[in-house]
Amino acid sequence: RNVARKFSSQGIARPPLTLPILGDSLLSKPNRYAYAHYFQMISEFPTHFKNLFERFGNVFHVCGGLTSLLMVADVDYYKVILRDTVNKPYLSTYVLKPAIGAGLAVVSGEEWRVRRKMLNPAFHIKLIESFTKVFDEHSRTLTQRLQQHADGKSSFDIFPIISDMTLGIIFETTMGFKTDPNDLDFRKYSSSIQDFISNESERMVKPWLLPRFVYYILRYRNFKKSSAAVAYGCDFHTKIIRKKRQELEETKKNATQTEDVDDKVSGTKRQNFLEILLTSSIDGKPISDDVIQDEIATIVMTGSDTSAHTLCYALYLLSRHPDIQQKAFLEIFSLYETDRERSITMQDLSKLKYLECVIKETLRVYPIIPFYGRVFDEDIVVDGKIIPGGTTLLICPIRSNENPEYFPEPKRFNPERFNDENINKIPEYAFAPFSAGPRGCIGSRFAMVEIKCTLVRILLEYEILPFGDPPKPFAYLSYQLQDGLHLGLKPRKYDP
Ligand code: HEM
Repeated sequence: RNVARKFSSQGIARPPLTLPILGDSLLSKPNRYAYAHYFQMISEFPTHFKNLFERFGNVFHVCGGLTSLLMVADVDYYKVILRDTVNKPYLSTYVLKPAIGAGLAVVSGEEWRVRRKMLNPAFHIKLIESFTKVFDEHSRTLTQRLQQHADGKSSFDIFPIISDMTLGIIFETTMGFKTDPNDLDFRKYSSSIQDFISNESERMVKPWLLPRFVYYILRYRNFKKSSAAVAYGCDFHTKIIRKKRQELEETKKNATQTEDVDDKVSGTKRQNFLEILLTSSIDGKPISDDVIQDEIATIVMTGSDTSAHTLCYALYLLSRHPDIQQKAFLEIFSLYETDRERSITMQDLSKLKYLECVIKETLRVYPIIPFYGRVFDEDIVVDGKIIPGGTTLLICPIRSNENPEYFPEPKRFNPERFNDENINKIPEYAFAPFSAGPRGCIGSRFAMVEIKCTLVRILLEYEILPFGDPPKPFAYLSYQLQDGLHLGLKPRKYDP
């Protein structure tokens, strides 16, 4: 109650009633019917979340249990928060820990700094450039797999096919592992990740399931499935790491020179993330297998689902806006004309400015990470208000991306707002789909190149048709699709 008073006395909005222990938790309840129907509840969650902002404004305070939460959708706050802290609140990292241990995405403070420094070379621009070939190969396989659905008449769920592709890309770029979507081990790995994500998502929206023993008692089957998924993933990564370490030791015996980061990423042999980590060191000591295992799991968890969802939302928006789809296609056509065999290069992709605006506008309309938290140890002052240390600050692109002051006519899908002429009208930090500041997404360039490359291949081959229901995103750790994404495809006709 004291904390709540501190906020209201400074004019920060708060709900009127605070219950003992539960605090303001009941605010997260969308409606009575929805409580009885879990899937209805999660699909309503984004709307409900936005309604709370409608009611209390762009900055408001809530609390529940021992958590004091400041919900924020204001750029003045974003600037201070994203610039000045790299610490994450405990709760937001809790469900990921069993899968990614002390991986980059969950640690804070000095531990985070050491890990980020270690991983930065694995996301070097030259390395990503060398991965363009991998993105291109996988997107070609994707367009071949799509052929059977491209009858121009019926709708189908494209999400599983895209998801196979993004996971395949992560496998090859992180571990040098070529995947076959029909391979049994790959299928098992892919479904174990989906099991983990869907089971843990339930815990995020039903916080009473967070303590492991409660989860164990009330959801024994899910608990077992999640634990089996984590064990399977760990075992899989450990085997690959050991094998690769042995191989590298063999090669090292014959090597005469050491390489620096530049050689690693631009040498004739392209290195993957795993090889980079295995040949790097922290304070002169080789990185342990446990640390590498955590980071590989982190990249798999953070780098596959995010890109797959963004691609699906982009395809949906293009299907519903044929004029924008045509403009994006014509830009691609101006580069490739009818030469669909030509390989995609980073230079080509950098010329596709309109396509880049389409992806950014997709991320504005569907922010894949709809909210994320930060925490300061000490009190901070923002906009003349004192925010007590320990408060969890929840940055909410799900709301700020729809603020008409930052994005006029926010309901309109308008890629032009990101073109060279208009981009400066967007306030700094208002558009941060990959977060910003020192703790921004380490894979943002990777994701942009991968998504662009895939859209080029799809648009060169197909027209995307507006069949099927609109997507039903629900907010968990990412803006997930509840029932996949249904659309239609038609082979693109080129005039002779
Ligand atoms: C459209 C695709 C993507 C979006 C929108 C996205 C967005 C984000 C955001 C908002 C964060 C900050 C989250 C937080 O602070 O809680 C983040 C962190 C992170 N992302 Fe991404 N991401 C994408 C793709 C990727 C890819 C492809 C990779 C790896 C290949 C990746 C790896 C990471 C990692 C490791 C972090 C944690 C960074 C740190 O804590 O220092 N992401 N991402």
